[in-house]
Amino acid sequence: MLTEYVFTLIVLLICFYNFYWKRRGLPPGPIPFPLIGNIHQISQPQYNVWTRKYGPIYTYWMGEMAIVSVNDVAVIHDAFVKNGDDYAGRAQIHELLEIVKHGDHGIIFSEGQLWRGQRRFTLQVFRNFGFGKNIMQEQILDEFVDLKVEVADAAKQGAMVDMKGVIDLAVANIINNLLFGFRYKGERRHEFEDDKKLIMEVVTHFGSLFGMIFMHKAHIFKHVPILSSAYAKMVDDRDRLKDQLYGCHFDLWSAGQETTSTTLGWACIYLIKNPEAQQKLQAELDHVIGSDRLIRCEDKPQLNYLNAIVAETQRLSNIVPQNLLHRTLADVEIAGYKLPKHTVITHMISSVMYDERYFPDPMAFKPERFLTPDGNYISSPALMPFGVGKRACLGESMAKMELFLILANTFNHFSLSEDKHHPISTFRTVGGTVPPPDFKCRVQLRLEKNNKLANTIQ
Ligand code: HEM
Repeated sequence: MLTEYVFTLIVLLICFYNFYWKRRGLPPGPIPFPLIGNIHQISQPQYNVWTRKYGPIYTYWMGEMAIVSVNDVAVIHDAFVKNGDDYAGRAQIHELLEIVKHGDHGIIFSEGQLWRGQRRFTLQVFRNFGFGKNIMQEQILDEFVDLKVEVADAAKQGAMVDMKGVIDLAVANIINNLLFGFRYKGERRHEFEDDKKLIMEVVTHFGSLFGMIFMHKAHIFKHVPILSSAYAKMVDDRDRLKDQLYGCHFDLWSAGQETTSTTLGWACIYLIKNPEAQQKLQAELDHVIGSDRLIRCEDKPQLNYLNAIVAETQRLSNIVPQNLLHRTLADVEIAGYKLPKHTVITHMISSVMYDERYFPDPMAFKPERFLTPDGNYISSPALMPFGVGKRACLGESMAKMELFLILANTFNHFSLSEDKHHPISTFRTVGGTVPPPDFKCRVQLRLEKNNKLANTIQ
């Protein structure tokens, strides 16, 4: 009898703590399960469901960690931009970072002086290497010329082209050259496959179910059957990675390569699946550029439709399903809630970019939504693929330059289409990011008839 009372009391106490006590003062949100929180529900579409249900701000739980999600452009701006310093911390996930990358060094997961110093230093080095200057543009265009040769050769032989793979290598060469001073060419090409595979495995750990479980209390969970082998795999990946890339370099390589290449992969898929958009783009290129010369950043203001395609690709591909987690560095007031210092919080950019209040018919590819009636490119405050505020993407200008130059030049030279025997999937495999499915496509040389292409491939 006594045992039953004690058992009932314990259950009641757990319920009281889990369903009421730990949630008090936080914005409402889905009911968390003890220990796992809402891990079993977390997915990009679910964030939108929660946004519709709870509005601009809600709380969900990753295990025992409460995360406040902000989903409204005005609220995001007021908090993360206007009061940026208060929101510039990072969620403390030391246990997972220790397993995955030997701690929270680097830029992405550090805080305070360490973060500020590394971010400032990296931006300074990037500037010296030509961020926003011609050197960076030349490096990207050099990569494009190599890409062009490879794609044109394959197309001339009538082969299907692995555009995703070709772009992946080009983007890797750009960042690798910047960080380590070499490109994956000739004998070093095979290193790319190994580096990329390993980095992708490590990045995937962050968004995986096991990653969420190990964020806290990994020292306990690592002994649980099944979880223990996932733990061993993460540690093994980390130790192999350690020999190749450290902290800051890992952050820049992984954040800079995968995201940009993934976005470009989706752009190709969207333009293949929407041939009328591809034709409109090429009509604009023919009208504004009208030759096979390399398209440069100076051409950007004239290429409105292309700018709209880049924007719409970034919105629809929505490649960061759960934005990196911030934490408040002071007591704050947001959307009517008083949150204490050290609350884990993020602006859920993926919800904003799929929110029909900002983008009607959000799952459709419509570059026109970024054009004024007279055809000029117009951005939207709700387009925030790089995040906003103090912790916004450090590589935004580099990424934008890559997206513009590679897409402009690729679609000036080539038309891409689907082979009916090799249908291209648009399935979204959601992990840390959302890489497009592998695909091969038909490539037609657009400028070949004038024999102009051959002149530039040198
Ligand atoms: C299309 C390409 C890219 C996308 C969509 C993207 C997106 C993002 C997002 C959403 C964040 C988190 C913002 C936040 O915490 O609120 C971020 C952070 C970051 N990104 Fe990017 N990124 C891209 C390319 C790049 C490139 C090319 C680099 C560097 C070469 C880079 C380096 C970083 C770094 C270092 C951070 C962490 C910044 C910090 O914590 O202070 N990213 N990025």
